[in-house]
Amino acid sequence: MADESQKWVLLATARTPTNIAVIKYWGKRDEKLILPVNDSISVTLDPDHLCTTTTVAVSPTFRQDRMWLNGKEISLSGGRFQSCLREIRSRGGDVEDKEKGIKISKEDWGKLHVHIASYNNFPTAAGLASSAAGLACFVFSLAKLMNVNEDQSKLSAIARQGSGSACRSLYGGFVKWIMGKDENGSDSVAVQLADEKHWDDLVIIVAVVSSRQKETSSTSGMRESVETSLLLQHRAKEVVPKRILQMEEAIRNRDFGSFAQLTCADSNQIINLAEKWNRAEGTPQVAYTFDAGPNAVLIARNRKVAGLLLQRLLYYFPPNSDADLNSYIVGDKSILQDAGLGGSKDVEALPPPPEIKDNIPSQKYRGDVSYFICTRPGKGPVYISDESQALLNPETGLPK
Ligand SMILES: Nc1ncnc2c1ncn2[C@@H]1O[C@H](COP(=O)(O)OP(=O)(O)OP(=O)(O)O)[C@@H](O)[C@H]1O
Ligand SMILES: C[C@@](O)(CCOP(=O)(O)OP(=O)(O)O)CC(=O)O
Repeated sequence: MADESQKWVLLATARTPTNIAVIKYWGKRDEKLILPVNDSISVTLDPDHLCTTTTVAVSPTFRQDRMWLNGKEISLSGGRFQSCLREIRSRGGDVEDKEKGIKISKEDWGKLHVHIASYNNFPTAAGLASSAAGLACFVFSLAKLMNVNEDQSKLSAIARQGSGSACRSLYGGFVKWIMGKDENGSDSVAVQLADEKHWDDLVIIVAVVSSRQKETSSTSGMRESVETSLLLQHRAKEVVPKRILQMEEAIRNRDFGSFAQLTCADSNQIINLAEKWNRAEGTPQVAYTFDAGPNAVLIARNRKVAGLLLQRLLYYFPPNSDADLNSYIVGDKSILQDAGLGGSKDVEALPPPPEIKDNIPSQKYRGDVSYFICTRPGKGPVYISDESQALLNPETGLPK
């Protein structure tokens, strides 16, 4: 192995998407290995709008494993980070770069320390699946650095031990996490059902109600449900297996009616806006779903419907008068233009949606939504070879 007098730093950078479950993972049968009580299905969101970027580095000069999340140093001592590090290290391969004088053999990975810098381009721990993108990127970038020669599904089983939903962020498009049967978790992996191009007219709008950290984490929320809820056992055994099959068929056939009905049925809240509109139209136009936080995720069948949806959302949830539309709608802003909404004046002039009965005055919820993110199904993780985009300095291995 390279001795400590050597000064080289080897880097790898990757970008990984978040995902939103349409058939939810809720409940574990094994807390340590993170094995779920049911299969789940998700849509990967376009990393251009929501993603994690992580740079990992190794050098003989590093004294300990260290990590910075969004610019602040955090501890890596938690069991989940440690499980992922251990699993990846044990699968590391030989690395040689003659030009830089780097020679690492696979036995060295256990002794070399790593530095990790990660950045989420969206609020962390606010119910926007930061642990999914974050832990998937952690595993994916370390696997590249350590020359791990495993297929994506093996990597998904490692990411799963960091955070359950992270295993689904190893793929783009439509992804299923198979719960598996083995006690050691080797068959609890993610598989891609279809890539993002298979059904690319879907538009996803996330209503960010609060970007503050949630009070109850998914981990403790689901632990409580497993301990106390008979309903959850019924859900896992009787309800979800049927829904998974129906959802797979709906995705295969791009059948939005069934997709919307199943997505909404699997979520734990209702929203009047979507229910009223879908009822008035006779066929579903939009699906909604919630994770553990208050943020709503709406899925429109195509761009035209997304424009109509945005008109309704802005009618009911107008921005505060001082807010600018440009920062109220982020991500794919072109849908605003499609919807004929050039500025705040157009929002103020929006008529009530036709499905509201004339005699019922409609209530507006100004300021209740912080902002909306417009996005679409997106691709899976990618490596970024351009060193100028690395989050760690290639000379010192410290955050830039
Ligand atoms: N980029 C990242 N790299 C590594 N770990 C991360 C990253 N982002 C988030 N995490 C980890 O995930 C934790 C947040 O997970 P948590 O499940 O509480 O919230 P969330 O994933 O944003 O919400 P939800 O799971 O309900 O959608 C953070 O405290 C941190 O440990
Ligand atoms: C409601 C969910 O988003 C729950 C996600 O839970 P996490 O994957 O964050 O939980 P841990 O495995 O304990 O880290 C539903 C889902 O994504 O399927």
